Amino acid sequence: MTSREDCDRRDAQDALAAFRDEFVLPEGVVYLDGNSLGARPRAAAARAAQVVEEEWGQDLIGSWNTAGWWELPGRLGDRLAPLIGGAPGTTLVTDTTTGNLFKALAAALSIQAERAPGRRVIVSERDNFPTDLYVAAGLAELLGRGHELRLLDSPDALDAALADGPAVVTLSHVNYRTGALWDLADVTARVHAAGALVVWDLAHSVGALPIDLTGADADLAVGCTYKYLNGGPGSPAFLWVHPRHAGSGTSALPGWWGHARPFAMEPTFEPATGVARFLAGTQPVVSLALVECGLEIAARADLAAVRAKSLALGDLFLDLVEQRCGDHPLRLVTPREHDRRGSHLTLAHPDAYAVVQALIARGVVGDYREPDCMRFGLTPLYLRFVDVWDAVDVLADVLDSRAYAEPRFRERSTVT
Ligand SMILES: Cc1ncc(COP(=O)(O)O)c(C=O)c1O
Ligand SMILES: Nc1ccccc1C(=O)C[C@H](N)C(=O)O
Repeated sequence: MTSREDCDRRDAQDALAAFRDEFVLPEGVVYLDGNSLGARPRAAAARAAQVVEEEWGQDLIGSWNTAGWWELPGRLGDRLAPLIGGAPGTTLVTDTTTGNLFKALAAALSIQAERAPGRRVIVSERDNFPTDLYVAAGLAELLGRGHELRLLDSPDALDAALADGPAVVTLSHVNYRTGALWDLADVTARVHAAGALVVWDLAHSVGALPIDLTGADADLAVGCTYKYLNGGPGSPAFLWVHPRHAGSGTSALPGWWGHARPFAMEPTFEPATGVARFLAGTQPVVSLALVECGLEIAARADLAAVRAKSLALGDLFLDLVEQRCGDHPLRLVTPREHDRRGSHLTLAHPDAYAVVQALIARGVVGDYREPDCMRFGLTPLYLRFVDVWDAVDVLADVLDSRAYAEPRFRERSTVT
């Protein structure tokens, strides 16, 4: 059986170990929820003070020009682009994932309306993150042209859906609940062979594993910066468009920031060239500025090493759970194969919610997702092998002692 000392030794040899110091982590906490809200980069506090006290406080309106506020979405987009295999000028950091998905899907449908007007089906997965499904269904209704959403009940159903000639396929690269990973290049090629376009949601994969949207020849993508990119709570999301679509695809939310000449203040919308057309309105500058702190760290981390460590942490977690919690009714929801899982692991348990609360009370922070899922996020930049050992140690004790049976652990909070 793996000992805590074995884990200490692995940490001592870990090439990514030094990154942990760049984050603020509370004493006595094993944080396994960086797949929902990433930890705070140390540099973020000074950056926030600079934006609030100097740029806003002293330079006021002048900062739109002098502090580069206006250009932030594109400049940060260019910093993020290497993490997703995007070329310069193809990516914006702006708005929410939900809003960007709306714009991306609408653009993909507008491209298809010209190329293949008979195609009216949007394909997604029933188990996709709810916002993705609401956006797709809402857009289909809003367009009023007979679009419909078709949901896959398993990955095997994709080929049959493609055979029916859909307009657009939209999937999450890594599933928020199960942690299952789609093969982005393979699916993109299959979607294209079927004459459809693909819009990827990279919320649970960006920063956690290497992604090559250009190499895969994908069409559009969105994702968030507050998970593995450590941008802060509610930090703006991103939107990527393949250069071949740079001059096509209308924004469903044409705002003045996306105009070719915003300060000409013209009465009619003329889109800016490229991805900039997908800017809508004024951005949350304070929050946006902090995204740079996480991106600056990510730029120095080798994503192949991040992925290798994530898989190693995951294997350790699963081996220890098997060894130490084998007598309990736990079921691994995440595929165990490396090429089929992202960077979080999901275990089902009949009392999952209460077990998660009991773990949090002992300093092991994961989260709960309906109907019976405990999620444990693995963030290689600030998680150590000993942290995984300690987390499973506490999990085994919480299960063995039935500590989770205390009534207080059944009280539901708004955020689970
Ligand atoms: C796959 C996926 N898409 C979208 C979102 C959220 O979108 P938003 O940032 O708009 O809340 C999440 C998580 O919050 C997610 O996991
Ligand atoms: N944005 C949030 C705000 C509050 C609480 C959770 C979230 C999440 O990000 C949830 C996450 N996307 C998930 O995979 O469940």
